[in-house]
Amino acid sequence: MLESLKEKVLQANLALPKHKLVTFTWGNVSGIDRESGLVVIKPSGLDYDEMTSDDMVVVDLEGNVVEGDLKPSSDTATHLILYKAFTKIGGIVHTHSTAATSWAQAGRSIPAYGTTHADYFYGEIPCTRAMTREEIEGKYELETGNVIVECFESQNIDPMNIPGVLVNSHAPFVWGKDPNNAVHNAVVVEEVADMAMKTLSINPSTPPMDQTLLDRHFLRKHGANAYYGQK
Ligand SMILES: O=C(CO)[C@@H](O)[C@H](O)COP(=O)(O)O
Repeated sequence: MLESLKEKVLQANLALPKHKLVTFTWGNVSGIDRESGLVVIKPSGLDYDEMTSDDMVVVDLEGNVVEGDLKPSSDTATHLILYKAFTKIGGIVHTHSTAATSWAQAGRSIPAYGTTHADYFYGEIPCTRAMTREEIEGKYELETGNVIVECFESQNIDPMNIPGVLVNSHAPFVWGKDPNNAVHNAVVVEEVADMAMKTLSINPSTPPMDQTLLDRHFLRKHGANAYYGQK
């Protein structure tokens, strides 16, 4: 089932090491078929070099495995919470890419310092709050998704205008209209995270970019009510 989506999710997963966003088996990519409500996700712990579309795992939005012999990614619960909360996204990427993960470990959101950032993110890339001990000792993967949704809902952030987040003390989760678009955005997150670090090392007092310039770049590329692929 969902053979076409499995191939798209496979190719998106294989793009992670190609873009140097992951080491070893870290990270994962999923995609959703909104018609059936089924999600295709990378199997847990499988080497990217060995991965085939037949290895992809199909789960429903409650996390039940519908098809697949391998265990779904350990981050599956987080992906599912995001698909349920952000109803226009079609693909999700999780990586431990170095620069973005450094911002997440520092508990800092990535400000928009320039037009590279503004072309993809309509403002800062937020970092979630730290999870409580109860959340960590509880259903950790579920709570990871919950703190992401809480971060966006509490700040009234449109996930289609800011297609990514830094999970405090963990790493980025990034999304898009489909798995390939999510990988593209994940590469951008890592690029702008690295640029921001270097910007601050040159001038620690660098202010966020001018709002008018941010508006011009983001809205010119995405339109006033940004939905990927739609105007
Ligand atoms: O965030 C983590 C571990 O902290 C995971 O993303 C692993 O990096 C990959 O796990 P699987 O998808 O292979 O289960």
